[in-house]
Amino acid sequence: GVLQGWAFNSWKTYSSLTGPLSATGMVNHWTRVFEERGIPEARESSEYIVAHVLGAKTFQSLKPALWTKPLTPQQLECIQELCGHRLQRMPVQYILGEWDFQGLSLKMVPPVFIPRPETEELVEWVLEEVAQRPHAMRAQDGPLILEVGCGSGAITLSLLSQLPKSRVVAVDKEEAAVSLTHENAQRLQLQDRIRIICLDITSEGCCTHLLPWSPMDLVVSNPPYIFRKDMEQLAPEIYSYEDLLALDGGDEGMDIITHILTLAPQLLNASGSIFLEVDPRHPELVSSWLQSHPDLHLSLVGVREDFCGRPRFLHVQKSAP
Ligand SMILES: C[S@@+](CC[C@H](N)C(=O)[O-])C[C@H]1O[C@@H](n2cnc3c(N)ncnc32)[C@H](O)[C@@H]1O
Repeated sequence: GVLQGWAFNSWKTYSSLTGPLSATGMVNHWTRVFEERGIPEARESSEYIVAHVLGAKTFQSLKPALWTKPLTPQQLECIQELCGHRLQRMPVQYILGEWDFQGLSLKMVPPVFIPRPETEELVEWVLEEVAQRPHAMRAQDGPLILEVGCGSGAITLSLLSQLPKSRVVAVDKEEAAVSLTHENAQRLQLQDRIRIICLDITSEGCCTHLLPWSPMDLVVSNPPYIFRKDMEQLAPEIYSYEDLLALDGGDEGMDIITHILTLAPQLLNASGSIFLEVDPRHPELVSSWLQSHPDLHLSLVGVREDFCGRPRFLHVQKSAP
């Protein structure tokens, strides 16, 4: 009965189409529907969904024979259901339930923040720093890293996988993020070098939870940094599905950034570093904030641009008092 229902629903949806209902036909059909309904990235969305239902990551990686092979009623129904979520503006990453970051396949669950491609550049900068300053990073033991706001575990797990001797303490204030990082660590067999803690770094006494692991070599974070007034311009995909507390950085996007900068000197080794992803307005704001807090003994030593040429990444270093 259920199967007949599926077939009937698909038949109703696709009855206006002629010829066999193939993967290519479905991609073209749903691209058109998405375009008509103003869904962003219409073709990419339909290609990802059709490929996923056929067991592949991308449409291009499907065997060419599958592009034209008629789809089964179950496959048609599944495509219809997933495309229905996209029509509701659900991000493709949540629809598929997984997404790649730095070559790692991570499970994605709403509302935990979906890792963005520019954050891969932050990871690459940290890896360069570790390679260039091995003496400052416990060459023998590998660096000890703190990630603030681990989300799905994207940054932490890519650092662990590319730095085989490293260890990471990953904290997030959201239980859902902590449990997704746990799950992704298990999936990738990286659970032995990670300590995941549910902790709000703005809470009183949070430092005492982290001191047992100090001194750390690095602090890395892609914190909530969006200016409050910019929050209402977020796309419906973000606004309706992702945890807004993962994005909202307060009036000038600095609320969590300043907490990290206040906390880090107590946890870092004498020349330890902080790497942050920020808004393009932040390099200047952070620089002047640091100048007005000389007691922290932190200096902004580097700013990097993202692939769009916007200054988005900061390297802040601790110096001797
Ligand atoms: C922009 S997301 C980044 C997630 C992940 N690192 C990534 O790049 O995909 C920010 C993360 O910080 C966490 N967060 C926000 N405020 C926090 C706080 N006060 N203490 C700890 N974590 C916090 C959020 O729950 C969210 O997972």
